Amino acid sequence: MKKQDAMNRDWIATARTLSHALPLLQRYGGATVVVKFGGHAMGDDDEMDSFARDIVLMQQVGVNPVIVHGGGPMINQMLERLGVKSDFVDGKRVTDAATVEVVEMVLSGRVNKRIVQAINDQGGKAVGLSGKDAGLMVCEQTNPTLGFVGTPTQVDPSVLHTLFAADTIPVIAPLGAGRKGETYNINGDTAAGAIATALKADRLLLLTDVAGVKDAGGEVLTELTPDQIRKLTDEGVIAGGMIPKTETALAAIDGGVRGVVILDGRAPNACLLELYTDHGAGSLIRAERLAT
Ligand SMILES: Nc1ncnc2c1ncn2[C@@H]1O[C@H](COP(=O)(O)OP(=O)(O)O)[C@@H](O)[C@H]1O
Ligand SMILES: CC(=O)N[C@@H](CCC(=O)OP(=O)(O)O)C(=O)O
Repeated sequence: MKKQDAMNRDWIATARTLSHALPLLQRYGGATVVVKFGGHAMGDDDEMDSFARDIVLMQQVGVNPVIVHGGGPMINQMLERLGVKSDFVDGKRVTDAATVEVVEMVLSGRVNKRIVQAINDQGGKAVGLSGKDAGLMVCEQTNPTLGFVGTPTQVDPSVLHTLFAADTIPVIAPLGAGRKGETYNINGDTAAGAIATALKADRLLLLTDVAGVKDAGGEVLTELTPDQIRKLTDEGVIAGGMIPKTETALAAIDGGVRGVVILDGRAPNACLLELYTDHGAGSLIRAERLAT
């Protein structure tokens, strides 16, 4: 009898939690949220499942989630196995013809399909594609010294609207086509920013392996202005892989995205914590701040 009472109490508490969650869950109803899932943020299978569950939950409560993934560490592993050396300049991989083939194989193949499978396993409906599909991202060469690294110059998000209408979650590998049919390697953050801008997304979440943008003392800055970003970059405090993230955040805000958050994707339920609690997470860069 006592055991039954305890069980009933648990169920009542669960029902109360669900009921209290309603106004929070309605917060992003109808919103478009682009999530950049960086290679360093992807953990083991349990962490991947937890990420996928959050994404499916977001969709169940009326968000249109779009996943744009990275996979830098997985590309590094494969290049090492093949004995190909790889260099980075300001967080972007110098990409020759042989490297771009490996980049496409790893991103569109293993990494993309792992995320698609994880979402489908949680009861969602995900479709994997790259920026080369349906004219999603047409690129120009970023800088001749980087080789086949592309900057998206034309983004056509119509295929994403078709997928939203079919309750399908797009999972996008950061590759683009050039005007002559060549393949370009796009930094994952840059790709996510371009897609968020084309969709005029309500939120762009850049999931990485640090709690946010840190100052010279190593403290996470919970909110950042463009001036602060420029200063920290000039001082070398924002460096390496953080440069494309902050550059992306500024460009996205400028392009009409309402808010960008750089946060730790390995933290449990990172996306839910950011969107659905007042706790928030990571470093927020907002349009309102740009106006000042
Ligand atoms: N000011 C900074 N604050 C936080 N991280 C920084 C900063 N400057 C450089 N970084 C580095 O940027 C890394 C995140 O970029 P990156 O490794 O490319 O991540 P991802 O693979 O998730 O895209 C962090 O792990 C950190 O080492
Ligand atoms: C041009 C460029 O640097 N492209 C990246 C694409 C993958 C990526 O961005 O992965 P993360 O998000 O995990 O870093 C690369 O080749 O590593």
